Amino acid sequence: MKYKNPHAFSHDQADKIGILITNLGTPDAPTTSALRRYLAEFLGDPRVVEVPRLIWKFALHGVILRIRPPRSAKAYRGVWTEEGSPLAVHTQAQATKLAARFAAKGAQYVVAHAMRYGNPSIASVLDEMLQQGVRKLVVLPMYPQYSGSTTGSTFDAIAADFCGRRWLPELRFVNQYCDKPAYIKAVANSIRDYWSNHKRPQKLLFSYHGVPLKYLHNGDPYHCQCLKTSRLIAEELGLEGEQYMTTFQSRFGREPWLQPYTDHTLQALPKSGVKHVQVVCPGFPADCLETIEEIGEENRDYFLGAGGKTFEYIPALNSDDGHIAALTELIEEQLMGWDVEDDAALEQRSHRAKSCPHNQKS
Ligand SMILES: C=CC1=C(C)c2cc3[nH]c(cc4nc(cc5[nH]c(cc1n2)c(C)c5CCC(=O)O)C(CCC(=O)O)=C4C)c(C)c3C=C
Ligand SMILES: [Fe+2]
Ligand SMILES: [Fe+2]
Repeated sequence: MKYKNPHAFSHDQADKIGILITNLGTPDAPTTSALRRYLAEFLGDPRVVEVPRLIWKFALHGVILRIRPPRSAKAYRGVWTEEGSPLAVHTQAQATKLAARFAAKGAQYVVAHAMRYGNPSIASVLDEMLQQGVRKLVVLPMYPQYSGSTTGSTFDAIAADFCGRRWLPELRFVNQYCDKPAYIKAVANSIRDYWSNHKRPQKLLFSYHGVPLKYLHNGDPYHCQCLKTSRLIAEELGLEGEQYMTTFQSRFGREPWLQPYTDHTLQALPKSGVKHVQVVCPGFPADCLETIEEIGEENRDYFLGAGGKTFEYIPALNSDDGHIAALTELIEEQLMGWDVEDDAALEQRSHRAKSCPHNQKS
């Protein structure tokens, strides 16, 4: 059969509203073979690495996937928990808490989470949601700032799945939420909470995952959206320009990426008299390898090694209630105008359809 879900439609199944949160994805285990599988899918995505395909195929499979997986597996082993990879654990917890919020509003909501790379895959989760009767779908990629390499790629995966389906649901796709007041306030509140137990730093660093500089020059709005998020959080906190800074982390490969680089900045700050920094990562709604290990360990060592005295990482929002409330607000905005059938309307629909050949066939 060319198109999936041949039995998706039934006259007596209520239309449901699906809420799908997605994140990047993470390996299934902190092992070389799991890392090889994960990195092959991730780095094989043309949205992520924009290098001519044939050249990249040789570099990826001939060199990178031989060298990187054991090194990355070691880094993942350092952050792995009893429940699994932090990114998977936090994303699952976010979905569970969101599901509880929407369950309180009515039985018509189906909340799920999926990963762009690895498991649970977007295709498998969409399959389950549509089988459960989801006819209206909100997709919230958990990237506050839009980049083609992340949000754009998530859209590709949804679209690729839809290409194989006969009956598509209505779709609303969150493009970005870099300046949404609920999100800005949630991050600012988490920083204020941190300050209620810790001294304020000399400098607050907003560190975002980088992308190659050429993506910015080719039209990707990510850089500007990161700067906007930092400015709005700083305004919310009443910070002056010299009290905070925006930097970019997690370089991959040799070409220039967005600057200033987080690691270079942290190595330089002590020499300019800044001995106490706090780092917050507003582009990561969930703690993961890149925040726990790269910021919390590697960059801490750079700063302290260069003469810094106090380095503190302010955790991601994860599944804190303030974050879940902000996400709920974002999703509710998307749901506007989407009414759901009550039991009486469903009964009528089912009754009217008695003579439908579709019913007589089944
Ligand atoms: C805003 C989020 C992210 C952007 C933008 C992004 C771009 C990007 N990433 C790579 C390469 C790697 N990233 C890796 C890990 C990783 N990246 C993000 C988010 C963004 N990436 C997250 C949340 C994570 C952590 C996942 C986890 O399991 O915890 C890795 C894997 C780690 C490793 O092997 O070192 C790579 C590789 C590129 C090339 C890119 C933009 C083009
Ligand atoms: Fe990344
Ligand atoms: Fe910019």
